[in-house]
Amino acid sequence: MSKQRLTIAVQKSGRLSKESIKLLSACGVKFNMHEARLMVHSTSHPIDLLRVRDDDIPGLVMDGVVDLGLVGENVLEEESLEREMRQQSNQFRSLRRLDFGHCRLSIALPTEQNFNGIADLEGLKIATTYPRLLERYLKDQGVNAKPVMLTGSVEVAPRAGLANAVCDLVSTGATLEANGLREQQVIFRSQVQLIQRAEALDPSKQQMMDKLLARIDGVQLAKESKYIMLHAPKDKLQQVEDILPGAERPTVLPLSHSDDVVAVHVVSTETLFWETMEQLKTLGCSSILVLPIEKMLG
Ligand SMILES: Nc1ncnc2c1ncn2[C@@H]1O[C@H](COP(=O)(O)OP(=O)(O)OP(=O)(O)O)[C@@H](O)[C@H]1O
Ligand SMILES: O=P(O)(O)OC[C@H]1O[C@H](OP(=O)(O)OP(=O)(O)O)[C@H](O)[C@@H]1O
Ligand SMILES: [Mg+2]
Repeated sequence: MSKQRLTIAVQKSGRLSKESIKLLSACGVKFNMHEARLMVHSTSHPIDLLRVRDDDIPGLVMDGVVDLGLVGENVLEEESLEREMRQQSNQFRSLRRLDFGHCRLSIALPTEQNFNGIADLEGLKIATTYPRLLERYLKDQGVNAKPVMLTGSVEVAPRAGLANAVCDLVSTGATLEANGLREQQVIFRSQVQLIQRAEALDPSKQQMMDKLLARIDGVQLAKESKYIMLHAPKDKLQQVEDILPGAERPTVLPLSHSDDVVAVHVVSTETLFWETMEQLKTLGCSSILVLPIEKMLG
């Protein structure tokens, strides 16, 4: 890979693709995307995207083939355990959890099957794409069960007679339900991580990296923050400040033709719930607006 350009591995097509590109775009990194291309050059920064299957991302980072990767912790931990077993390098730097791609890895059994606890898994065949994570869990629990490796359609394995249970990714639970399965035990919780190769980057890449990371932090912070504007009775200002969630000190501005009402503007890093808005209204506030923030820099 190029010595000058920062290389980032992202999922080519799947659950994480859109959000990964969206995050980079929000950081001002622009790409001319071509669906078929494996490598895409940024038109705005010395950054290249390597678009691959998500399973390949941890290995590419651990082998130092790419500088950065955006990948689910489920895939990351599985690859790390697999490499540990094979005594291959599994070093990387964990930079940020990115608050998307939330899912859990769970053991599920056919709905009609009784389940009273982990001990009931003894002797069963469990279909999964994550045999190492499953083995670790079973070992910790002291249960003897056999992982059956499947790279896809894990949820049909019990019906197809390939296994007695599954250990698969769950988000809404709709896939399990549609396949007559019931989630019984969560064994791992996951979201997307930004990871970096263990070996230090050369100075120009590191500079680019620092800038990108600061922008990612800005995007994340903006996502969690709201700009709140309202009109408040001057004599209730302290009470209004007290109930605004996680807010910095507000800006208070005069309103034309009004001595007893002021405009209050504040950035809040917490969600403003309807209940709080109703409380503000009870205090005599009006024109309460909650606006999203696109970017933030401290
Ligand atoms: N239902 C879900 N909700 C949210 N995140 C999910 C869900 N299912 C999977 N993920 C996350 O998204 C990642 C990619 O899921 P996807 O189904 O696109 O993978 P895949 O089929 O293995 O794709 P690839 O072809 O890249 O190997 C998973 O490893 C996990 O981290
Ligand atoms: O609990 P749910 O909301 O139903 O989500 C779970 C499903 O999502 C993922 O598959 P995906 O839909 O990404 O397709 P894939 O199986 O082809 O990878 C995962 O492998 C489950 O099958
Ligand atoms: Mg995959």
